Amino acid sequence: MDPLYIVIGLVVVALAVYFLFIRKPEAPKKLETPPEAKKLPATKAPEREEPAKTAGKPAKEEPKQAAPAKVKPAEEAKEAKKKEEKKAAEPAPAVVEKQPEPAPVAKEPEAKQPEPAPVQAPTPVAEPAPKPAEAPAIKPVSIAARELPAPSAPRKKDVEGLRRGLTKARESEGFFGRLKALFVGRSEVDPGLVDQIEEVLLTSDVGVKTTEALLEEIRAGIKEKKLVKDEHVWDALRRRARELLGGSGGGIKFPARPTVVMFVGVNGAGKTTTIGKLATKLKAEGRTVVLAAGDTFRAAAVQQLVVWGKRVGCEVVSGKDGANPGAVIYDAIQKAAEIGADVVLADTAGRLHTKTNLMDELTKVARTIDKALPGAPHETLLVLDATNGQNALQQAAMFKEALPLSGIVLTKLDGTAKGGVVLGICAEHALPVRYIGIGERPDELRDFNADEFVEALLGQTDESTDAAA
Ligand SMILES: Nc1nc2c(ncn2[C@@H]2O[C@H](COP(=O)(O)OP(=O)(O)OP(=O)(O)O)[C@@H](O)[C@H]2O)c(=O)[nH]1
Repeated sequence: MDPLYIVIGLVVVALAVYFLFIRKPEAPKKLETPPEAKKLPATKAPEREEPAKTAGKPAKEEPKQAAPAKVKPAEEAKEAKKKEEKKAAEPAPAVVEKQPEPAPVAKEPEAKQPEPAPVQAPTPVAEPAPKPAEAPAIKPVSIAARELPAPSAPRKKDVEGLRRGLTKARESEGFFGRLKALFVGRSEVDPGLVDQIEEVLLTSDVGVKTTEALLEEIRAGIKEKKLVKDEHVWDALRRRARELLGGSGGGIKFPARPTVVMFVGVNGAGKTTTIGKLATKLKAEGRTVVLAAGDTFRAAAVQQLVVWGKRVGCEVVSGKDGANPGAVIYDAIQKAAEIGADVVLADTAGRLHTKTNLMDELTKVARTIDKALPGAPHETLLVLDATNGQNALQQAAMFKEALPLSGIVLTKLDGTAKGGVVLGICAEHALPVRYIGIGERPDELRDFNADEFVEALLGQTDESTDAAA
């Protein structure tokens, strides 16, 4: 064969092969690329779904990426190329977007971390809480001045009620009865009248000094013929008595809140009973009272106060037997400050005024009270048993040496025929009488009023009583 024919034949075969086999497969090759694109999003989809579930948005992105798959049927090379380019570009940002997406998931716990912080914050605040609890034990109670309750209405005079309490002193054998007897059946002043009055005063516990103070003016008046009638002498005696008692009068004042009142005195003088009666009275006036059972020596005294507290309806602060009385009263002041009480009535154990160590103890108690509330006690009242007579005058002298007394409570005036001790204490010790006890009942404690007292003790007739009232 001619070689030329062989070459031509090969060319034809080659062309035939090209058109039949090589050229046709090109199209399918171009169409096969989209499935690769399908595979890409398919593998990446799970990565999006995870954040999609957390973010809630990517669910819509899936169909968008699936859409290009539906465009494949176009089978045009150009479109396929464009899609390939787009898809080639798409995966890149998709990966970039996906990577930061998990980040917010990681950030969430970070955002939660600050939450426990405020929870931890209160704990350090709660820890130092015990400190303020300790502080009051060291620092004095600081109580801002607050509005005090309005003072109770002025008390009406009750000379008759008081006179009933002084019955013994007004009987024929009593102070008033014996004085009155000196004037019966006389109209002109007898020169021996003053000596007779003097005897009655001295034997009625008025005391030597006070008797002199009472009679000095009367003696001069009789001598100078200014007092010529018995009634003039009687009037002069009562007026002088009022003058000697003049500094006395009225119950306690309330300079602070709480006002702290400390009661001192010998055994059995009537401290606890007086506290109970006074609590009754103050409660009735609308004041809030706290009782401090500072008589830690006698267990029965604590019990006695607890009973009074229940009866009156007020707080009683007590300690164990033998507890430090100062500590008990300290606690009572704290309690009063806590509940906004108006007054603390503090009991103390009875003690012989001659026992120096016991008197020193009282001084310490008073110092502790001042630590609890600077300026307290606002009142230190000496409770005296009127039946103790002249001994009460000695007690007043000794207690006054140990403590800055602010007043007297004279108890059991109903139990004495003398009653003149009030005059003696006021004149000799310059101590005001705050209250007098004229019986054991809660209402038998009276604010002391000099005019009323003189009228009840030395008033001659019922007419004079009415006039005084
Ligand atoms: N008749 C009468 N008795 C009173 C009066 N005041 C108190 N008493 C009585 O006196 C007694 C002694 O009273 P207390 O209050 O226990 O005396 P205290 O000073 O607290 O006694 P100590 O705790 O031992 O220091 C009791 O029986 C009281 O009832 C009063 O004004 N008149």
